[in-house]
Amino acid sequence: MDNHPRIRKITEEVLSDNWYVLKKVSFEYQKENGEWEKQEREVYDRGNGATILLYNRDKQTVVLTRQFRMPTYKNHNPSGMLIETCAGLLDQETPEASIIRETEEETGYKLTKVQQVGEAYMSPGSVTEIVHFYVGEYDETMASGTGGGLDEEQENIEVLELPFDHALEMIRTGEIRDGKTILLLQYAELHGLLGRKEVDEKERGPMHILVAGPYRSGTGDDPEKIEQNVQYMNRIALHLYEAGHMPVLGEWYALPLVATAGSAGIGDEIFNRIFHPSSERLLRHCDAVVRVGGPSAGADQMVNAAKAMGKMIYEKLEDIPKAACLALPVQGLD
Ligand SMILES: Nc1nc2c(ncn2[C@@H]2O[C@H](COP(=O)(O)OP(=O)(O)O[C@H]3O[C@H](CO)[C@@H](O)[C@H](O)[C@@H]3O)[C@@H](O)[C@H]2O)c(=O)[nH]1
Ligand SMILES: [Mg+2]
Repeated sequence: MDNHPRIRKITEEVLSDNWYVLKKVSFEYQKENGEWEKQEREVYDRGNGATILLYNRDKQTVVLTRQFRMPTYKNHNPSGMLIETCAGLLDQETPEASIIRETEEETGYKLTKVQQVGEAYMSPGSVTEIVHFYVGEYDETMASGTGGGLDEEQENIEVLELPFDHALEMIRTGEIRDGKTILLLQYAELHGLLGRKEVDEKERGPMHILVAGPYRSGTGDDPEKIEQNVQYMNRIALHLYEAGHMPVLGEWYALPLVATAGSAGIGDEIFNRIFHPSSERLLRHCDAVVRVGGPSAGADQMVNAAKAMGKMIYEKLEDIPKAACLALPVQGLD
């Protein structure tokens, strides 16, 4: 550190050595053009730190702390209270051991496994400190005490367990404005740390559902029977619509295209080029498929394609949840 090619004549003067150490460091710095320039910088050394975001996937919660921070009170924080991820300065131990000890002291959770996610200088213009960032899963079996910090350090730490979404919202509202905390919450969001929430079937919004059933199958290409098949699927589509979803039949898209392209009849080259392929394209835009009616190779093909795309498959209408957006009950549809 002392043999930096562009720094020379370093001298240090201790300005304060009370709790931590504040020094004035004087030195000469060589600029791009080769000139040496005299500089002085005050450097506050309070050691290094570690911080951790505790999260629980099942509950979709995080654990944060709230405590009085005098420096913030001196700078536009009227209550002086600050919401933060659990954090502490390193003792004579590794950052990992340190954050595990600190987590128990401050939150009461005794973790055995933590994951390091990075490290950062938090205030590099004046503070030497580097902070090691961790995330760790907690649950009630790890609760070993109430936390709150050490009495001898007069910490008075309040432990907060918050829904993850609420914590993110608190960044937007300005209720959370501590750097390490914002960084860790955003890390969790960016990396999907709390996983995708299981959507409650009852709360699901409207789905785009493809109705797949026989069109030509079993009709001997009799136009009247084909029309009956379409009418049957249309009635199911209406039922789904009334339940708050957005239904669709492959036929709604395919038939006008087939006609416009000049098809002379069912099963000709134009029909085959458009009818099934257009339904597969449509399927990509759907959330689910419902298989209705009797045997149909085309409808089965649609179900298989939907499976391969990871879409939801419904074999029975009763299994399809009503959409949460359905404000008014519609008579006769249950
Ligand atoms: N008497 C006295 N006590 C002090 C002073 N400064 C700190 N302390 C005591 O030392 C304790 C240090 O607690 P830790 O939990 O180890 O550290 P921290 O203050 O929570 O620091 C964490 O958060 C900081 C702010 O984000 C980080 O800067 C730091 O790295 C760490 O992550 C404080 O709670 C307080 O009791 C001081 O000037 N005088
Ligand atoms: Mg602390």
